Amino acid sequence: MASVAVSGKSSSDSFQPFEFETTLKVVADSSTLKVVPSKFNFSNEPTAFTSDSLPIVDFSALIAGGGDQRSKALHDLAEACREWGFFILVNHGIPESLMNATFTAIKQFLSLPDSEKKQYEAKSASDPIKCGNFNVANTSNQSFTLWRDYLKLYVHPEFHCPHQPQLLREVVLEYTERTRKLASKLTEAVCNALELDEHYVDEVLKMGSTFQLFAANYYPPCPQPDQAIGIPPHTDHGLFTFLIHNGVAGLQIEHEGKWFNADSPKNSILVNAADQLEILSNGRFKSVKHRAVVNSERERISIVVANGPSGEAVVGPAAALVEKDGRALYGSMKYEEYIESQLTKSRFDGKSLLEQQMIVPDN
Ligand SMILES: O=C(O)CCC(=O)C(=O)O
Ligand SMILES: [Fe+2]
Repeated sequence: MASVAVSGKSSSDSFQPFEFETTLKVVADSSTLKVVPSKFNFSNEPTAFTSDSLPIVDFSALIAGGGDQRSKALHDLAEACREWGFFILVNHGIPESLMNATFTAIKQFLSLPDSEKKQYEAKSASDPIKCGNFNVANTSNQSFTLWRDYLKLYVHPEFHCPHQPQLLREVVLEYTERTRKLASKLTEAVCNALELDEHYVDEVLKMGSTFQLFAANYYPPCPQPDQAIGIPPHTDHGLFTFLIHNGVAGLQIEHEGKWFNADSPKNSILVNAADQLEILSNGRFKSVKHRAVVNSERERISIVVANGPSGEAVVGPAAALVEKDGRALYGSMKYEEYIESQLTKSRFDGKSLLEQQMIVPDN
């Protein structure tokens, strides 16, 4: 069990174990499938706008650049977190070969026989290794299944990963170690941009024992992309989420009330400012809603690393910002409790956990 103490209590609200007899891969591999089976039904409009102004942040300039170069990168980072809540990270130093090997390893895992994967069948939302798919409630409170299979691993502060395939363990270990360093540098940089005390990152967020989750999402081609969804609109819970994909589009982000395709160039990492960042910045940075839509042509794989503070960290708006703003716009919560609430209550229905954290002033 990872040291994030999401308790083993049963999460009856929304979490339902995966049924291996109806694995999505098997369903979708059926060449005769012309309509989406009813259990997946979720009507949606998968088209979105395309923007060529998704912000780009140069990681090498952020950490090694000289004065002006670094200030520009820092400005770009803060602006991206304020305006879009998403940005494309380039010059991040993660080798292309490692990213490719991670996709290879995930494909190997997905191709294992169900009998092998069944040992990782999710029994509780807090299992440190789990695969399958979720049933979630939609806005009208109907239950439907996502058009997605997944593998989720808690990788830090304790490392959990299936032992087979062999390659998976090696690449997940290396990829998550490297992304952890990137996330930590980005967190330092945003705290710097917010002019927070230099001890904030270590003492409040306790980044030495950062909670990190690795997830692979597999979306098979879908005969009716407007009748099913990969992941419905949601926000992520940590500080920064990193996403890479197999070159097939599908991620969309909400910006100024509209949906935009969030395509990212090969070898870049798409970074999402998540809930804890919005909270600690007292609303300056945005954890924006995003969703994964499906398509009828090609299978899509995304690899996601969610980087949080320590599970022990109590995150609320930074004191210096509350002082500046005159009031806290969000409540404080221990991060492991935040994760547990999000895992065990439907995050796609009604008010999100982030919205519940917002403090509405008395008039
Ligand atoms: O696969 C994607 O593009 C989105 C994944 C995502 O939002 C998530 O895993 O939280
Ligand atoms: Fe997400």
